[in-house]
Amino acid sequence: MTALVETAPTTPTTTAPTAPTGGPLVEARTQLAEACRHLGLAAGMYDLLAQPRRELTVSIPLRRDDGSTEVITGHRVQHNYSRGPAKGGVRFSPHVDLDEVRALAMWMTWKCALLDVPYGGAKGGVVIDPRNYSTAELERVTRRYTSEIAPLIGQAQDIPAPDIGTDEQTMAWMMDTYSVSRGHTVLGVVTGKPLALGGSLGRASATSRGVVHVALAALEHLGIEAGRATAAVQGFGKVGRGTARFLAEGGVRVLAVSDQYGGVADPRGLDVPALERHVDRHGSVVGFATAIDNADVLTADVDLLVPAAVEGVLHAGNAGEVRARLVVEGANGPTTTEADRVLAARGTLVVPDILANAGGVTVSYFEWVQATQAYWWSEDEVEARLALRMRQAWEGVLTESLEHDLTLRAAATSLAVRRVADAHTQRGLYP
Ligand SMILES: NC(=O)C1=CN([C@@H]2O[C@H](COP(=O)(O)OP(=O)(O)OC[C@H]3O[C@@H](n4cnc5c(N)ncnc54)[C@H](OP(=O)(O)O)[C@@H]3O)[C@@H](O)[C@H]2O)C=CC1
Ligand SMILES: O=C(O)CCC(=O)C(=O)O
Repeated sequence: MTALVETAPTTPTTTAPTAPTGGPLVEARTQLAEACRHLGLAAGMYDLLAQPRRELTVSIPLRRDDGSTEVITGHRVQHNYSRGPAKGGVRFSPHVDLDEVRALAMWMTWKCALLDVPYGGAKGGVVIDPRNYSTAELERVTRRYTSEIAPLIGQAQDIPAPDIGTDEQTMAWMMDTYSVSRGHTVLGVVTGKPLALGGSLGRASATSRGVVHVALAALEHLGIEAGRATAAVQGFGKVGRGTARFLAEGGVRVLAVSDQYGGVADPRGLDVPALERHVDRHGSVVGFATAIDNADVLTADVDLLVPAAVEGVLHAGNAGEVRARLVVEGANGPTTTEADRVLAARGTLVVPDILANAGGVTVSYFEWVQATQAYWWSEDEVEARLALRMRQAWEGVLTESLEHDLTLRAAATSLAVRRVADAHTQRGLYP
């Protein structure tokens, strides 16, 4: 069964909510409501932006290697496309649910607007734990998911990319499946592809590089010298691993890291290249250094904390124990609204996801530009343009925050929401 749902606002939300809690979508709407209040936008604009414009839920029949059949659920949500094609990753995780995908799609809209890349926001999710499936099974799931969401995606409509549990191989299968259905190769339909299939130099490391550009700028703002700074990183996947590597290369001592299996710590600083070799051999950070609880990584005695795993890990129950002076959100939505308040009251600077992890979509945009023009840039060019965009975005958000006495999250969200609301107004779609 495939249900195509055009969601012009269906929930009767006539005014911005005040202080709801509970789950990423509620968090995302709370942030939007605060931005709308700050910007003095009408309730109608909140209602428009609080809902996805379009969403599709699909059933994916999978023939398993043992001959049995399983039916897997997938989603693709387009939150907004007022500024250009919808854009955002596809997540393969057993924890995917539709409200989470809706929140992630909304954050993509703000992220693209904040970095001024000409996209709206989207996200996809498939309810599957990739670790329990063979490569051949994952290929079948990816191809069928792509066929099912094909009515929504396209290089001018909606451009997927990797997220949790997916990678450049997933993108290669998506690109191939979509291209076969169109009868010709469409390089611009996904980003985060392998280099041999129109990927961009620098995309694989772009999110982590961007996190570290912003982290170093924020440390400087706080008067903390990188060479004297310490850090902890939660998550050692595509984002966390590169973040640890680039922080160490920037002189920051990484004292603790974790993945789903647990954490490791070394008060002298972890040897990150050796840790990476350990993970390549053993599939986890566990066993590399002294074991610590995953939860303790978040409250480690460091200057900088980078949550780079999943949503909601900093919450009312642990925010008061965070010792870092600076939190830079590598993950999307790692800090709940309540935790945000606690951290702000304690003077902890939080650099929000839509700024901190925007390096990924920025280089995805560069990849799409290159792929659609079939003209490739050097790695130096990609890195220089990424560094410039991240620096400019950081400075813009910091200035907005200082001028209006807003948290960095409120400042970033307000800047982004204003751009999207302006696009709607100027296109005449609203009021
Ligand atoms: N990839 C990208 O370009 C971008 C990703 N993001 C966001 O960054 C975050 C991470 O994504 P990405 O690195 O791509 O995903 P990956 O699947 O590559 O890595 C996720 C990592 O998080 C770890 N993890 C999962 N749950 C926990 C937990 N409860 N505690 C500690 N570690 C955990 C995983 O552990 P294990 O290794 O054991 O599985 C893995 O190391 C997500 O929020 C994503 O939306 C944001 C912007 C761009
Ligand atoms: O690269 C992209 O298009 C999107 C990456 C992503 O999913 C994200 O920034 O959360």
